[in-house]
Amino acid sequence: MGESVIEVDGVGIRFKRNRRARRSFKDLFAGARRRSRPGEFWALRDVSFRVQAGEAIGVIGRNGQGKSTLLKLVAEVVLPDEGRVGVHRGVAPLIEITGGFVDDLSVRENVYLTAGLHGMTKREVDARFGDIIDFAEIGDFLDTPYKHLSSGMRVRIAFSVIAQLEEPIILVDEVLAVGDKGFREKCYARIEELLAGGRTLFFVSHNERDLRRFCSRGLYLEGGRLVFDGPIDEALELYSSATAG
Ligand SMILES: Nc1ncnc2c1ncn2[C@@H]1O[C@H](COP(=O)(O)OP(=O)(O)OP(=O)(O)O)[C@@H](O)[C@H]1O
Repeated sequence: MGESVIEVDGVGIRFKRNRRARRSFKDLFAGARRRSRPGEFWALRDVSFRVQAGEAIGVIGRNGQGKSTLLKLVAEVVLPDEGRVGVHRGVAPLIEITGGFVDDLSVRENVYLTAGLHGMTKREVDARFGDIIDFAEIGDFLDTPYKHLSSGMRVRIAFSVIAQLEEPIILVDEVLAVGDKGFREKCYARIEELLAGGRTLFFVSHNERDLRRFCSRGLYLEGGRLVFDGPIDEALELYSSATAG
């Protein structure tokens, strides 16, 4: 076994369900750390796993079970309330990818802004600009304000920028489902290329075929708990039997 690139130990994340809920009398006597505050619930709890470089991991579970939250934890955009997360390599987050784009800036300006925020220098973006635009196939819209692009076009350009990053860990969620069939296939081919180059992948999907295509290991989440961590086929069987009943 090589070194771990990601270590997640006993992690819990809690969110507020209802901003106006009141603290219960019982909570006043609970330990400060374990106390559940008014209206709070655990979106993830007691989650532990390790990831080696080059692994391709599918994250599986019904809606609302904590999959996106797990990816945000690895992207370090949410911090755990309990436990510890160690991410020892850079991350290219293909999640909520359009979130960083600015509506009133043009496509060209957004490419420079987003790539810059992810650490690319102006010169590096200059060198890759043509590839980024060609991949997205939106060359006619370079000076169009981002807000005037269709939702599929927004995902295209966002994916193209992030997929150029050389970060060793890639996070992909279902945002790609917005793209049309041709573009999705192109994105998947790019992900395969990145995997062949030794990147580590986290892939959230409800599509069994896509999960089997990329992933050998599956993390199955239920109610914020990691109930299974093992071969992707077994994780998918669990998911099927949980959704069948
Ligand atoms: N910022 C937030 N504030 C409050 N609750 C949140 C927040 N983000 C997520 N949640 C809640 O945490 C739970 C887990 O959400 P998460 O998005 O991780 O689920 P998921 O498994 O990715 O679901 P889906 O398959 O529908 O995408 C849900 O109950 C969701 O409502």
